[in-house]
Amino acid sequence: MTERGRFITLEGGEGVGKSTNLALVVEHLRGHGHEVVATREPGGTPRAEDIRRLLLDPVEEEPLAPDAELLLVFAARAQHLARVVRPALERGAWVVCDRFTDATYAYQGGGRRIEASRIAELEAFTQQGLEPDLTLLLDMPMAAAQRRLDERLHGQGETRDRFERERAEFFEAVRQAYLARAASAPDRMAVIDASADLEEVKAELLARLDERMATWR
Ligand SMILES: Nc1ncnc2c1ncn2[C@@H]1O[C@H](COP(=O)(O)OP(=O)(O)OP(=O)(O)O)[C@@H](O)[C@H]1O
Ligand SMILES: Cc1cn([C@H]2C[C@H](O)[C@@H](COP(=O)(O)O)O2)c(=O)[nH]c1=O
Repeated sequence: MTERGRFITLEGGEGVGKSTNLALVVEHLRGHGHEVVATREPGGTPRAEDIRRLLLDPVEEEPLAPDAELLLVFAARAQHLARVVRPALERGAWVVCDRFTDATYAYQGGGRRIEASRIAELEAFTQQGLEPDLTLLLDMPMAAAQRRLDERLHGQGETRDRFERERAEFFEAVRQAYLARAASAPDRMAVIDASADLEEVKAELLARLDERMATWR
């Protein structure tokens, strides 16, 4: 019987370096000979990417209600799990995902103040016990991450999406909710100082990854 693949997630606030470092994790795992599926949430399938567009579009005439936002996040997740994540894990591939349910606890829980128990109900219904084997949480003060994000958006001529337009207090609440999650799940989540130089962040990230992989052998 094929051994189930591993499920690794990258988390953190806006502009902390998730996409940059996801590429590194993927390359590292491929170097170890694993089939790796790199994906993201919300999104990761054409339908789930449609939902992502709804979530990120800053339509000012009709603000999205927090409960609608939460349900859309889980609708996208259900589709992504059914079409991409579960099939990959079952055939033995490793899945590396840019954000997952810790983001829901951070953004919808911390940022929008939805009760964690309500998020947990949807999590149980949607995931049926599936959770990441390892979560790498990139953490840094939000003001510095915002500067990085601004530089990237400016460089690429992009505008801010619906979440990126939030206030500083929202991002601080998101950060604190992430750190609280990490403190409550130290066996699964590793906190990485993302404010360091990229080379240092990469070294720390790979050290944590290798440390955890050694326990899976
Ligand atoms: N350690 C670092 N030091 C300096 N700049 C960095 C570092 N890590 C990433 N960057 C730069 O910061 C910007 C944001 O990084 P990136 O897009 O990877 O963040 P992200 O967390 O994926 O953002 P988003 O929240 O939009 O998904 C990019 O321009 C990237 O090159
Ligand atoms: C999975 C997930 C994501 N979000 C938010 C967080 C981000 O602002 C966007 C995704 O864009 P990015 O390119 O990854 O920064 O979606 C959320 O609010 N809840 C979630 O569960």
